[in-house]
Amino acid sequence: MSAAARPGRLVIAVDGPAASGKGTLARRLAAHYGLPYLDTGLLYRMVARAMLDAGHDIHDAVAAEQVVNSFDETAFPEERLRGREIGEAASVVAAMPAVRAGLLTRQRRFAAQPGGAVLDGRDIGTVICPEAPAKLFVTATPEVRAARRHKELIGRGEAVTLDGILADIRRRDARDSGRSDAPLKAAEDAIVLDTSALTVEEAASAAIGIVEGRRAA
Ligand SMILES: Nc1ncnc2c1ncn2[C@@H]1O[C@H](COP(=O)(O)OP(=O)(O)OP(=O)(O)O)[C@@H](O)[C@H]1O
Ligand SMILES: Nc1ccn([C@@H]2O[C@H](COP(=O)(O)O)[C@@H](O)[C@H]2O)c(=O)n1
Repeated sequence: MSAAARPGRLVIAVDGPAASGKGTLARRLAAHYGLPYLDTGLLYRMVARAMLDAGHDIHDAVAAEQVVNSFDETAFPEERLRGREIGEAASVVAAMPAVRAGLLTRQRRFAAQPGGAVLDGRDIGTVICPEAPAKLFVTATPEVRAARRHKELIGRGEAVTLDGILADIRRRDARDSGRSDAPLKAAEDAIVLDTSALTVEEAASAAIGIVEGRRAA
């Protein structure tokens, strides 16, 4: 029996496209159930940050393979990972099979903690924790996601336009969904939660309801 399916444990897989609100919901779920939480997008962002800091071309797959097997997870304050440029660069390295392979074990190890865990990303329900009992696929329209991300980045002091963010989101969606290795998609047994018209509170309560439904099943 896999660690994700072991009785008494709860592994919650939260996937979805950029700025859909999956991180917000994953953190709420982790707090609600008292579980540790991993934002797996940060791992891809760290690889991208380390590539750029070392002066590598972000498309250099040979350099990316070296970086993913040697980078120091503690070396990057979160504010150096959250910018617009790093989100874009992360989705480039995330399409490289060697990068995905290099990050697989630490994600599975995190999910294998005794009481379980909440992980969010693009392939948690399909590849990292396919046997997780509770899987959510969080979506929102590109326009709503762009508006949310625009507000967030403006709040961080970045000089961005709504049109520019919408174009980024569409490009990232296409790259993340179109790659051959672990593309962004809902697992067959995931429940889709469209947050376009929901407040954070409404979405969090719907997410908890979904998990409760799965636990009772
Ligand atoms: N239901 C909601 N209503 C309004 N704003 C929301 C909602 N959910 C999330 N947000 C806001 O939208 C922004 C993006 O949310 P969040 O970071 O959770 O998305 P994400 O899917 O984890 O993004 P990424 O993939 O880029 O990490 C944040 O500023 C968050 O506060
Ligand atoms: N499980 C994952 C998580 C992330 N990615 C890639 O990283 C990019 C940045 O992720 P955010 O969640 O921080 O936006 C994202 O666009 C994906 O390309 C991934 O492939 N798998």
